Amino acid sequence: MKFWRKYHPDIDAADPRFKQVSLIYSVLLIMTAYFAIIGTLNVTLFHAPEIAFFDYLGLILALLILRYVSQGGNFRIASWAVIISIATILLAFVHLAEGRNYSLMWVTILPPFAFFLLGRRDGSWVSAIILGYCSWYLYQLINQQVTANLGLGALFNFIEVATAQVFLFRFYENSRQEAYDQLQKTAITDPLTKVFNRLHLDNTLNAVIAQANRFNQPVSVLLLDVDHFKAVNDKYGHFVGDKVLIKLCDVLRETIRETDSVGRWGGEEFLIICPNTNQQQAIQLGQRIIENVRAEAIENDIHITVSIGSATYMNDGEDTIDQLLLSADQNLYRAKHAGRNQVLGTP
Ligand SMILES: Nc1nc2c(ncn2[C@@H]2O[C@H](COP(=O)(O)OP(=O)(O)OP(=O)(O)O)[C@@H](O)[C@H]2O)c(=O)[nH]1
Repeated sequence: MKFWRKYHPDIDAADPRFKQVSLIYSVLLIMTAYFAIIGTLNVTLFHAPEIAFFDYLGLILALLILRYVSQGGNFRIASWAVIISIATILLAFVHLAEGRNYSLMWVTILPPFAFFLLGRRDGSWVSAIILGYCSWYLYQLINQQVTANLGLGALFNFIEVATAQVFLFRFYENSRQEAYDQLQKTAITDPLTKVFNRLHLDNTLNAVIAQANRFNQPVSVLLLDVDHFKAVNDKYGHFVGDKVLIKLCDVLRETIRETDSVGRWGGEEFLIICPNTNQQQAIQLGQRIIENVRAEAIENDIHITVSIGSATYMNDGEDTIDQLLLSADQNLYRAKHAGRNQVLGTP
């Protein structure tokens, strides 16, 4: 149980913001503990009150941002506030120490925070600006000969480490993002046909109906079933049957609009969700699908036909999603019994 969840009960583990929020709170807690401890050590043990001043400044900033997010503040603003606070404190430290006491090494902790909290694009340019500025500042210090240790060697090493950091974190963030996108795609895709799976169809239908209620628009669904598919399997084998389903989905994807969604409802049944589409338009789409499927030699001269049941949600206060799907199923049943290879809507 994460302690912050009591401030954000609406964000559960399935929410895409979950990790980011978790990270913001972790960073803020680490900042709070770190600045409190180091500030106290700087006052008591190291007798460096001028550096302790910045530690306590960091502590106050961390507590203020914590208060802001826990009271429902915007997470993107909070992320930026964390990065700006860390960058300001680091730069103040580097200036105060005039590049001495390994202060420049501390600047290299900025890129991981910037990439994790701001993402690949903003993380890249924020890191590049701060590290670029520090390289320029280090060059000034060398010119002023502040200490004998700060020579061109130090400058080149700093630039090399800074550049490697930005590139490595960018690379890491790219691969992480790609893996995440891939995972997201797999979670909503039917592995055989690559159209949406049933889980995603359920979510899409809920979202489309919510939108339709808001804008008072109709929504149509088409439930499609391959005719005599068992015979295809029996005659050509299951492997060819699979290929037929894959090719059928290509035809469906090419036939529907970009705003429509097609997914596998189960076995050889597919559901097409058409936002802002009335019954007449849905029947027209069904007829177009039937034509295109019939015209296409699906696999090695195998031709198939499909039957379709269509139903339309009208937002008249009586329909529910379950009733919509039930009507589509009943109309599909009627289409099968009326001789297959046709689309039927609610009479
Ligand atoms: N190859 C293959 N076959 C599948 C898949 N999913 C379901 N099937 C087959 O689809 C067939 C469906 O058969 P039935 O429900 O009897 O329907 P049908 O033969 O299409 O007849 P009608 O629907 O009445 O026109 C069964 O043989 C299932 O094994 C799949 O992923 N791949």
